[in-house]
Amino acid sequence: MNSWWDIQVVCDAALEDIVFWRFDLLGSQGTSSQRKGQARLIQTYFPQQRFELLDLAAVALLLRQDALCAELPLPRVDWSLIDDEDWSKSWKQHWQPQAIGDRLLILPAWLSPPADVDRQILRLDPGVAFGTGTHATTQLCLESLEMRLSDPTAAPVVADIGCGSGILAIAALLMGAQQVYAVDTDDMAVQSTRANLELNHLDPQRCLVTQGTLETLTKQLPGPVDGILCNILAEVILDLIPQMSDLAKPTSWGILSGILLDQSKLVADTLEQYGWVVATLWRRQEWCCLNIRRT
Ligand SMILES: C[S@@+](CC[C@H](N)C(=O)[O-])C[C@H]1O[C@@H](n2cnc3c(N)ncnc32)[C@H](O)[C@@H]1O
Repeated sequence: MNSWWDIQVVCDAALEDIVFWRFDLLGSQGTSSQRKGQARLIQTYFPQQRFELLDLAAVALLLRQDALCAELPLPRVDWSLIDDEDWSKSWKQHWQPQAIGDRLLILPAWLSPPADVDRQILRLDPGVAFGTGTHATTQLCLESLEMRLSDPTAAPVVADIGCGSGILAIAALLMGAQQVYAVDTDDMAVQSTRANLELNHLDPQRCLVTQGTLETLTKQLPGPVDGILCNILAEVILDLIPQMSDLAKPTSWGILSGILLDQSKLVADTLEQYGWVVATLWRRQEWCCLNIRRT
């Protein structure tokens, strides 16, 4: 059975944003916060197989340093291991349906659709893969995708690099993509994307999911794609940019996120070197999303 770290931070309300930011950076799928007297109790979960005790101790140390720098009281950071069953109960209590953009509603797999909903429902059970729609970078990608896919006759072929739970690939199909090719280096993400395609009653032939990275995709693709989705950290995107041209045609577009605002210039400059131009930059919290096209 898988186990999870249940991480709880009790801190001054003024430290809350920083705690959320630190957890986001670590790849948290969702962080909750509630009042605890005058303070805040912030809680998140991470799969045990990805985090050593030492990593958690380092995060606790960073949070204490953050508090010191901001001249705030030191936070109390506790963690404990819980098993899969307890995790899904706790997690499921926190995760609610979420409307994103004008067209989508992300619906946790275990909930019934709300009555009279006039949005396209994307059902999701992320398991341990990243991508519940609660993260700013996923939301920015989904909103950009909605704008990109506003023409119902376009029916583009799309590549999703780092598909996680499959949330972007599935959204692309629901909003009119003809075909998606998805890859992720993590086998759990591949399994999760396949399961979520089924959950949304989508033909698995419309989204081919493979374990690997951009290179794997390039070998597999019959030709260039119309659109590229890639929500991974900037460091990884910078490595992938040179090979992204192999997937592109003169009219291709891309939606890239997982980039911190202060990394956006470096990413934009690198894109320019490889024949891309940043058409728009959308931001949420400290994250940004670059909408790019070929020059
Ligand atoms: C931030 S998650 C994004 C998940 C989902 N696409 C979303 O937008 O919510 C990034 C995903 O990229 C995967 N990944 C990391 N490096 C990668 C690489 N070089 N090639 C392909 N996938 C990668 C991770 O395993 C993870 O599932």
